[in-house]
Amino acid sequence: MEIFSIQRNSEFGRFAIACQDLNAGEFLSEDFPFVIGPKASTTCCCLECYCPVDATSSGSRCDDCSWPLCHDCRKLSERPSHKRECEIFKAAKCKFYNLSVTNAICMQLDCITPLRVLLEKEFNSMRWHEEIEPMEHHRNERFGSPTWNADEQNVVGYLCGPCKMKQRGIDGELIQQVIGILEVNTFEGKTVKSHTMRCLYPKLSILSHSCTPNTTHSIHPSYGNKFTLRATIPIKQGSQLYTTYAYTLSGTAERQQHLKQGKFFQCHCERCLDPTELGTNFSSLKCQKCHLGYLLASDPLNSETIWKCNKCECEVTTVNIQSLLKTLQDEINSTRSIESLENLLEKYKTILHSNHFLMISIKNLLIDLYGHVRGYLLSELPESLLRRKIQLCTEVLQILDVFESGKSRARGLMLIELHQPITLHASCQYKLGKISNKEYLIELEKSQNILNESLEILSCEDESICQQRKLGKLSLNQLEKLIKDVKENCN
Ligand SMILES: C[S@@+](CC[C@H](N)C(=O)[O-])C[C@H]1O[C@@H](n2cnc3c(N)ncnc32)[C@H](O)[C@@H]1O
Repeated sequence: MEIFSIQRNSEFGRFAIACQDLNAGEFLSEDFPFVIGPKASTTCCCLECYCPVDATSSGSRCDDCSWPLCHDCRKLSERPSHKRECEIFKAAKCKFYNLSVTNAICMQLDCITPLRVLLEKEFNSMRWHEEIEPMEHHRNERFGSPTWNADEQNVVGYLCGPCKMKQRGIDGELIQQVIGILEVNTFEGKTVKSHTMRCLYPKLSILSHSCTPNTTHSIHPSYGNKFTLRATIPIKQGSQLYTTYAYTLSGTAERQQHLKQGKFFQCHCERCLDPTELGTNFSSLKCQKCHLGYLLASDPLNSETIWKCNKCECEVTTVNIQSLLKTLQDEINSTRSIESLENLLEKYKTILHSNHFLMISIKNLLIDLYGHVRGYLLSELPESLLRRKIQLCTEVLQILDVFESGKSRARGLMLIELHQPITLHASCQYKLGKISNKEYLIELEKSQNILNESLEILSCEDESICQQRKLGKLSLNQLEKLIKDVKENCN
């Protein structure tokens, strides 16, 4: 029996519906990509492994066609990704034009992924007709836009002209359709060496977007870039399956802008419609007039909405709110040290809700620093800073529990971060005689449960790109040994 069926309506186009009740963590689907390729507007990269390659004449190139290939991939006898376009470029004598700067955006590479789709279409026409051709590409919304016009010159003109694709029956309309399909449907993946690329998965891209998704997917570079899709929370039969196309830890205005610009629709999910973002106050600012209430967007879907205080009559325009947030964001971007980030958190308390997305972004930055940088390695942290890390992880987890609840990767990664300071804090307290053997054991078992939950969530991740999974397994061995020793001491 199928786990989900595909339906269609005027709001979503095609979408996926659960055919049965699903449990959190349940496997839903897997498949290999139709193509993988460089992202649009990328800097110069190897056309086989996507590592950065110098765009100037000093850069490494394919000996056959002159397009970018790194030193290692040049030596390979098989280049499965680059092979077909290499033959096209070689036959048509289409050379890569070196740039004058090493890492500028390399527009020439914008034709590569569309060309790969067009060549795979010739090779695998059945899959093209059944799975790729029906994909949403928003022709009407894209037609005549600056991006459409740039692609018309840069990609359509190049493939139909110098690359002689017209002779293979490929016209501008088809190329624009492919560009649109890629823009609307690709997912970002990482190679085993963590280089970024885009992947086209017809089955995965049927899922609609929600800002509180109920599924999560993993891409496995060690297994031919296969994706696997799982439920993160229990899903009732007949409910829609959702992934997310936006960063869930961004505010409504930013998510809406991203979805409008990149995917050509307005999201009407419960979170977007609610000015408090499901009670989290993720976009709320402190009212500077009454200092008691919070400013909330009166119409979150309107980019020019008025922000109103929920306690007094104060009103602020979106322009003013955005300008303030930009100043704060710039300040955060230029702040690196733990001390300065902690100072920003303190300073912004009077301006933003403690759950505001900028506050959460600072907390996330601090979580990445405490325990991971010199002078603040976990073994060096005093009790107070171990407690601080526990507090930061707990606060971010409370937000993730609303936006990405259940067995989501984001929760899995945060749980890994949380278990370590809990273990070390308990050890510190035990060594100082502040807690008994029994209390120590309770804390260690709490940490073990957190780690087990995290490892269960991350068990679906490819270990080659999920370092945390590897480290978590090591940590579990140590923790189990410690628990055994403490239990023996208790007896
Ligand atoms: C990756 S495709 C999803 C599959 C698509 N519905 C189809 O028929 O091929 C993304 C497109 O689906 C539609 N879509 C996805 N989620 C949506 C949502 N929450 N609200 C409205 N439209 C949505 C939009 O047209 C969007 O550009």
